[in-house]
Parts: sequence; structure tokens; C-alpha cells
Amino acid sequence: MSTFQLEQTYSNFINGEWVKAASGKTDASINPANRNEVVGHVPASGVEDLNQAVTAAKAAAKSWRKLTGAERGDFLFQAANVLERRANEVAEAMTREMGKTFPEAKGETMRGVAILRYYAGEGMRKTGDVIPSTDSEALMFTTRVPLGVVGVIAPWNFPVAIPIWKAAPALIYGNTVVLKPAQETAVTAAKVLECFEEAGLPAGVLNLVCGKGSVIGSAMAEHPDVNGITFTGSNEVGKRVGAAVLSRGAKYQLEMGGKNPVIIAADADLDLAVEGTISGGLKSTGQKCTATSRVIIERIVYDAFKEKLLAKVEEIRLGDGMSGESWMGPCASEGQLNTVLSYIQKGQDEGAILLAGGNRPDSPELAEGFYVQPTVFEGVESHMSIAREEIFGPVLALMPVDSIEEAIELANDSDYGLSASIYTQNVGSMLSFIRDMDAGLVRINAETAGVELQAPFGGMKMSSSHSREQGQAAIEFFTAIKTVFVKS
Ligand SMILES: NC(=O)C1=CN([C@@H]2O[C@H](COP(=O)(O)OP(=O)(O)OC[C@H]3O[C@@H](n4cnc5c(N)ncnc54)[C@H](OP(=O)(O)O)[C@@H]3O)[C@@H](O)[C@H]2O)C=CC1
Ligand SMILES: O=C(O)CCC(=O)C(=O)O
Repeated sequence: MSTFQLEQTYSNFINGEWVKAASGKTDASINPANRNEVVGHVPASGVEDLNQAVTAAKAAAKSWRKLTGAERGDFLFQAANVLERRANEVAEAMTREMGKTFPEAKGETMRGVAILRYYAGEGMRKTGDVIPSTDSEALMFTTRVPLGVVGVIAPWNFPVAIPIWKAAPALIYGNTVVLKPAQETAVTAAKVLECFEEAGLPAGVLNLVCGKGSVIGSAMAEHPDVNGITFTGSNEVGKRVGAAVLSRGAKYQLEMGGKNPVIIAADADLDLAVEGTISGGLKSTGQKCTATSRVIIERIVYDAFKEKLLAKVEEIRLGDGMSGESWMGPCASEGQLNTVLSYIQKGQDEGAILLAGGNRPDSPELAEGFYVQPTVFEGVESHMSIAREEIFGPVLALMPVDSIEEAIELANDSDYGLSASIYTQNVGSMLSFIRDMDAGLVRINAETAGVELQAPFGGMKMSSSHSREQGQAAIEFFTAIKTVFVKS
């Protein structure tokens, strides 16, 4: 039974205290499945609030970095336990705030628990190497030090997993953190912070400041006491954040968009490929940077694949993510819905053929939500907007080709290079794809979405700042290497 309380007022978490925005202003966080439901009221903070959080984080950094990795890890283990206990409540906040179905939200919350446990364990692992010196009397080795204060700017599409996969490694390696969540999912962020508070994290080590990205996010990028910024979101904002951080000599990491292809080879298991295309392209209403958006099919199986795909798309049930009947929820916001509808219109204007969906659903019980039908186009050419730009919605573009070579060439004809997959049973095709596909994540007989927390994650080309998040790769961003030379 749900214990979630609507319309509560949430605060920022600064220096271990829940505090209102200095201005007293709040924004209403609304449910995209029903625009009339206010999930909660969240602070509409200003730069003054951010400055207080950075001051608290800077002060806390002195003692936090002095703890052993194992001691810091204990706090993360505790936070994981609290989050696990409160998983239903946190997942419900997520579903109500951004629309993904409750099972997906619960899965993401449990992924947050696993990420915390993984990085808690990292506190006990090695942080350097001994390197032979040319001086036989000396000892030379590397060690790692934290950056100091890390700013986390997070999006709304994974409101638990992304803040945690950024904050947990930052913390374990001895940094303190100021988190700016997407304003659309600030209630969920506050609930995650409550878990860290309950875990007894020392004051100032992890702070939360909710507010507009153009105010808080950009002030964070320019703040002289924020030593590193890790960002996930749009290309446009990411580039701006990166430029601002670079200009003051601090460190940045950007994870941005994708235009991820799946290749269906002539020898693919078509049922498996259809399942992976639907799951990769339409789960979470297509709002993943790893979502499948271009479906490149060998012509010989084009009609058979299309028929099976359209039959499955037809079966998709749209609805409120809190209902056990729904497979696909709404877009996360009205703005996101309008973006998706405008791309669908552009697709038609530019000459693509609509095979399924293309509109808001007409059922009256969905009228107050930001729903869009799962949509499939064919006749899509590489120059069209729907083949080039990230839509971030449930829209698939079918593109036939005559060979695997042509498929990989078409798949690479993109400014992005985050994730890509191929369905084939031919080892030669698999190996060509692994070698020639320009993407940070290549998957064989598996959908483009779904990253594993213990493996490096990031993209090529415009998809990222060429750094990697997650797994042990995270240590590269959240620490600096010090080379030590010791001689008695
Ligand atoms: N790669 C990914 O996973 C994601 C990609 N996107 C892409 O971006 C598109 C737009 O989504 P949107 O939410 O607007 O993405 P944004 O890039 O605007 O938002 C991502 C984060 O950046 C913040 N932000 C916004 N403006 C600034 C700024 N000037 N300086 C610093 N931080 C800022 C946002 O704050 P706030 O929103 O609170 O104002 C949010 O916390 C989507 O359609 C999709 O294509 C979006 C989300 C995730
Ligand atoms: O596919 C996933 O699990 C992660 C996707 C992601 O990182 C994103 O959408 O921002």
C-alpha cells in the first residue's frame, strides 16, 4: 500500500540541515501522468543558497578526506541499507515525478543501492602503483588525492541512479559534494538525501541545492571553490558547462546525448531483435541517452522484421506508471512532450513515412497526462532531423541497407557515439561491429540501453567529454594522481 504523501514541501540540504531557499520561493513538481497532481513543492533556490552549500562542502572536505577509505565506505554501506529499506517510497516519488513505470523506478532505485555498495567496497581497494626509480636508493610510487568540492549536475531521466553514480565515487575518493538535481525530479533527490542523512553522513559532506539550471547549475560551473563538475544532460548545456569550468582551470566530465543505432542482420533471431528494439527504444518512453532510435535492417529481412515490430508496438499499453497495467508512461514534462511531437511533425514534413503512432493517445483517461503514442517511421534518410538529432522520446526510425558494411557505415553516420548494438549469429559480423562501430558501448544480441554499474560508461564523438563514468573508471575523474619520490 502506498504511503507516499503528496504536496509536501521539501528543502535544500546544506551543512547537515534542511533549509528553505533564502528567497522562500518554491516550485511545484507535478505528475506528468496527471498535470493536476502536485507531487511536492521544492525550493527555487538562488546563488546565495548555492554559495552556502559550497562553503559547507569546502569546510567539510578537510576532515572527510582524512578518513580512511574504509571509514568513508561505511557511510555508503549505511546509505545503501536505508535506500533499500525505503526503495518503494523513493521509487514511487520517481514514478510520480517523471512518469517511468513503478517496476522500472524500483529497478533503478535498487541499482542505486548496488552502486552505493560497489563504491563502498572501493574504499578498500588500491589507489596507486609502485614504479621503479632510476635511483636505486629511492622509492617512487603514485597515490591519488581528491579534487576537493565536486558539483553534480543531474538530469531528470534517472533521478536516483545518475546522482548516485556521480556522488558515490566522488565521496569514496574523499571529495565532498554539492548536488543540483533536475528541478523536475527534486522531490526524488530530497528523498535520496534523506537516506544519506539517516546514514549519519557528517554535515557538509553531501549537500542538495534545488533550483533552475540556468541559475544554480551555471553558478556552480563558475564557482571558484568547486573543483570539479560532473554533468549529464543535453549537448547544448553540457558544452556551456564544460567551457565555463575549463576557463577557470577546474576539471569537468560531461555525459550527453546519443542517437543510438541497432543493426538487424539477415541472420538475426528476429523475435529477439524485436524484443531488444522495443525495450531499448521505448522503455522509459525513450528517455534514455542510450535509447535505440535508428533501426538499421538488412533488406532481405526488412519486411519480416517490420511486421513483427509493428505487431508488438500495437500491444504496448500506455498509462500511469503507478498502474500495474501500464508498460509505457508519459513523457517527463509538457516541454518534453512538445519536443517529441515537433520531431514527429518534422519527420513527416521531411518525407519520412509514419507507420505507427505519431499522436497523443485519444483515450479520455490519459488526457491530463503528457502521453505520446509509441511511434515508428520508415523511409528515413540519414540527412533527416529524426535520423540525426536526439529526440528523447518513443520514436523509432527504420532504415534498410544491403550489407553489414553498409549498416555499420550508416550507424557511424552520426555526430553521436554513445551506444550501439547488433543482432546477428555471425561471428565475423560481430567482430566487424566491435572493431568498426564508433561508440563507447557496443552490445551484441542485446539492446542499446542498460549499462552495468561496474563497467566504464561514456561515449565517443559528441556524446561525452571522452571521459568515462562508473566502475573503476570513475577514479580517473574524481581524483588527481600524485607521483611521489622518496629518498632517505
Ligand atoms: N544524456 C542524457 O541522459 C540526457 C539528455 N537530455 C537531452 O536534453 C534534452 C533537454 O532536456 P533538459 O532537461 O532540458 O536537459 P538539460 O541539459 O537542460 O538539463 C540537465 C541538467 O542541467 C541543468 N541545467 C540547465 N541549464 C543549465 C545551465 N545553463 N548551466 C548548468 N546547468 C544547467 C538542468 O537543470 P534544470 O532542468 O533543473 O533547469 C539539469 O539539472 C532532452 O530532450 C534530451 O535530448 C536530457 C536529460 C538527460
Ligand atoms: O541505459 C542506462 O541504463 C543508462 C542511461 C543513461 O545513462 C542516461 O540516459 O542518462
